[in-house]
Amino acid sequence: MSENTTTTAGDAVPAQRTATEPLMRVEGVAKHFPVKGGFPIKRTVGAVKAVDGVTFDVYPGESLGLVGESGCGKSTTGRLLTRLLEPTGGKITYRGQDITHASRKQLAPIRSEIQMIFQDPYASLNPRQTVGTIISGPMEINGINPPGGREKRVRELLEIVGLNPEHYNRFPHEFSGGQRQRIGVARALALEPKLIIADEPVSALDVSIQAQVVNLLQDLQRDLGIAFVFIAHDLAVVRHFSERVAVMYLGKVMEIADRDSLYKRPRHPYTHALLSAVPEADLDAGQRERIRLSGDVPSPINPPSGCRFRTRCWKAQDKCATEEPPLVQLSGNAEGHLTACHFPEEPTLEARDEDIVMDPALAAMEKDAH
Ligand SMILES: Nc1ncnc2c1ncn2[C@@H]1O[C@H](COP(=O)(O)OP(=O)(O)OP(=O)(O)O)[C@@H](O)[C@H]1O
Repeated sequence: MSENTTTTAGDAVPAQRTATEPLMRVEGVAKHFPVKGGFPIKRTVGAVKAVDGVTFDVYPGESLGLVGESGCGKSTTGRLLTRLLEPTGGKITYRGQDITHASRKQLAPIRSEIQMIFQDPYASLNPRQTVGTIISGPMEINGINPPGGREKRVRELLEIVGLNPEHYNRFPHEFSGGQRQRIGVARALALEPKLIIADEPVSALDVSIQAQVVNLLQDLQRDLGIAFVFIAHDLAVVRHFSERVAVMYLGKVMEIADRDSLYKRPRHPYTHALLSAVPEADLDAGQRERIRLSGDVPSPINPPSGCRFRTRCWKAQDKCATEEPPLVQLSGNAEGHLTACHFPEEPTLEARDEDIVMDPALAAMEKDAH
């Protein structure tokens, strides 16, 4: 039962966005890390296919969530978008400019526009520098002198991220984890970016603090019109923050859709499984059966043929081993809702909210927002 398809990944555009040019286009992008072996002379004996042909667009001011289990290539994708890594295949275009293999010099003018926020706020802040020096660093490197001076701007930025401007001269260790992540956010904002890649920005923080930092990022995205690519393994956090969500598995995008379509009418079995993933303790008798993903993600050095998810998929058939399913719009799906599956789940019209186990702090925050 293969479905009719109407659209391909290159057209991954929800209806309301068709008039807008993407800020960034990611087309078939790959990153293969060489694996060295042999003695005494080390040779390349294989490759870790960390990212293996991903395609999506990022629109100005939007928030796109990138989710998937550990090791599926989310961080590598983030580093490719910021060009901290150079792709081994595909094409990345930023505001119409091909930056796939751009040199440092060619990247210089756009470096300031694409910033990254990292998971571990402590590791990414120099412990010997004051907060003032850390946040003004990017301005100094880029020779930017804001009106009123850099110190004034740093104090403004501290205020924007909810920190006391008087703490300009303090050191990172004097702040809590959540405050340190706010310092990282202020540093990312220093150059007035158009795109921020946030790589698991809250997963190292206490649950109660996570909600506050997610809230801050959401305010920034709305108020400053910054586009966000929010990387997380937690679908609950992404649901709160992202207007569109891409689900990755073993270096590929399995499904991408606007938030409502993805959470309420997921078509890819893997998306279903992620939505059903709940802690064992919550599985009461009488609750409807939840999908349990068994086994580990296979090695990206030697991914399964055909569909990469097939070795863990309850719907897999022979075709799944021989033919890689393209990422396409299945009949019945909303525009921009693309799925890579030969035997997709039926679209369900039932709300699947019960599948999403939210942290109480996030759930309360969502309730307030509605
Ligand atoms: N520099 C590298 N050299 C070799 N392999 C790498 C390198 N960086 C990442 N990998 C491998 O690529 C795969 C994808 O890693 P990546 O960190 O992008 O995944 P992820 O989805 O972000 O996982 P996590 O949530 O654990 O960070 C993993 O198997 C990882 O071991």
